[in-house]
Order: sequence, then C-alpha cells, then structure tokens
Amino acid sequence: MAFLDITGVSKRFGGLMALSDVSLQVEKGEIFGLMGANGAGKTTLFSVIAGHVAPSAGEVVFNGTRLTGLSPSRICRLGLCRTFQIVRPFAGLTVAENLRVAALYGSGRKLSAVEIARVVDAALEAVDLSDRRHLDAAQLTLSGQKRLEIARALATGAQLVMLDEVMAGLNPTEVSAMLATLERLRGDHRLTFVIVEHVIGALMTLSDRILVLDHGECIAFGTPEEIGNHDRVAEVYFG
Ligand SMILES: Nc1ncnc2c1ncn2[C@@H]1O[C@H](COP(=O)(O)OP(=O)(O)OP(=O)(O)O)[C@@H](O)[C@H]1O
Repeated sequence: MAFLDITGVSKRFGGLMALSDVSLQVEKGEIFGLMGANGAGKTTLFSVIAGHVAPSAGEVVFNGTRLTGLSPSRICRLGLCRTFQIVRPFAGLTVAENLRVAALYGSGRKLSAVEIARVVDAALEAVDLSDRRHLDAAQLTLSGQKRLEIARALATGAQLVMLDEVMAGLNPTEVSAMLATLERLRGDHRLTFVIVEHVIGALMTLSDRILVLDHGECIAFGTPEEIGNHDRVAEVYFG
C-alpha cells in the first residue's frame, strides 16, 4: 500500500462539489505536486487529508491507518502535518518558542527539556533558521516565516508534510533557496511532501509526479513532462 492512499474522495459544500471522486497515491520519499487554478479544490483536499474537513465520500489512509474521522491533532501525531497558505506563527513568541509549541503538540506527551531542545535545534537547522532563533516570529521576513511554517511541521515529528503555497510571494533567489531546502529535507530527512504551488516552474522542478484538479475533478496525472505536454491542462491554464 502507498504511504498516503486517497480513494474516491468527494466533498460537497451545499450545491458545490469542491472535490469529485479524487484518488491518488503518494509513495514514501516522493514529492507529489497538486496543480489547479483558483478554486480547483487543492486546499479542500489538504483539509480533508489533515482532518480539518470531513469528506462527503471516500477515504484517506496514511501509513496503514485510516484517517477518516480522526481529529487533526491525532492525524498530526501519526506523522502527517500541513502548512497553511497564510502563515500564522505565534507573534510575541520567538522563532524557537514557536517550535517548542509544535514539538509539544506533535508528541502528545510530556517531553523533557532536553528532548524539546533537540527537536527545536534540528528543525531550526533543517530550514536554516538557527541564527534567527531568538527573533520574535512576527519580525521574520515572509521567506523566514514560510521556513518557520516548515520547521513547525518538522518539529511535530511529521514524516509527510503538505505544503500549501510555500513559494508564494518569494523572490527568485528565495524560491531557489527554498527548492534547495526542500530537496535536502527529502534527501537527508527522508521526508515525503505533497505540495500545492502556483509558482509552476518550482512545482515542475520539484515534483516527481503531478495531479491536476479542475473544478474538483482530476483532469491529468503524470510526470512534470507529461503534464507540461497535456492538452487539457494547457486548455485550463492558458485557454
Ligand atoms: N468552507 C467552505 N464552504 C463553502 N465553499 C467552500 C469552502 N471551502 C472551499 N469552498 C469552495 O470550494 C471550492 C474549492 O476551494 P479551494 O479553496 O479548495 O480551492 P483551491 O484550489 O485551493 O484554490 P486557491 O488556489 O485559490 O487556494 C471553491 O469554489 C471554494 O469557494
């Protein structure tokens, strides 16, 4: 069975089908891209997987455990964590304190001060924020805040991280640095990613495989090259 196995997931909001019978499998160590225009259903799919939204039909299995019906905190403690499009660090807490909260939340048990410090240090180093650990999180640049979002996911002990537009608003230099960080996290930390990204060049560079949603339906699936040559995708994106 795949690391993350999504079968026939649908989500209805009143008269709107935000997701229609979506299935996908993500393998361990993979970077899986989700593409789609505004309103295609990408964030809704993240919310269903992370337990923030109950699906109308279908099921999600992570690492052999059925997630449907479990709370977001339980899902997080199983090793699956999401970041949000709009970054929301705890302002008034330092970067390191934000990570301490994440470590405690993710473990679900009382950690010793030494254990917490180890988790926090590792997360800071993984995203190159060690030198900003004492800064108020609100004072980080946007790029720094996006990195903190990823570090918070790591500090929970996540094995699979869903990244919602982690490149949005970054300049080209910051995008390149973020690409390198994510590749390193996959390689050195054996993390698995599902990424939603409107910076298409970055999505194409990073992803092993891409699924394209349009109005909640899966319209294409394949390697970045296959998606780049897909007629229906070109039609949806470029008219
Ligand atoms: N809680 C909700 N109640 C009602 N409709 C919703 C809700 N959440 C999302 N929708 C609708 O579901 C559809 C899919 O939204 P979603 O946010 O998943 O799209 P998206 O692909 O993430 O878009 P974007 O790229 O703009 O973030 C949209 O039409 C949206 O308005």
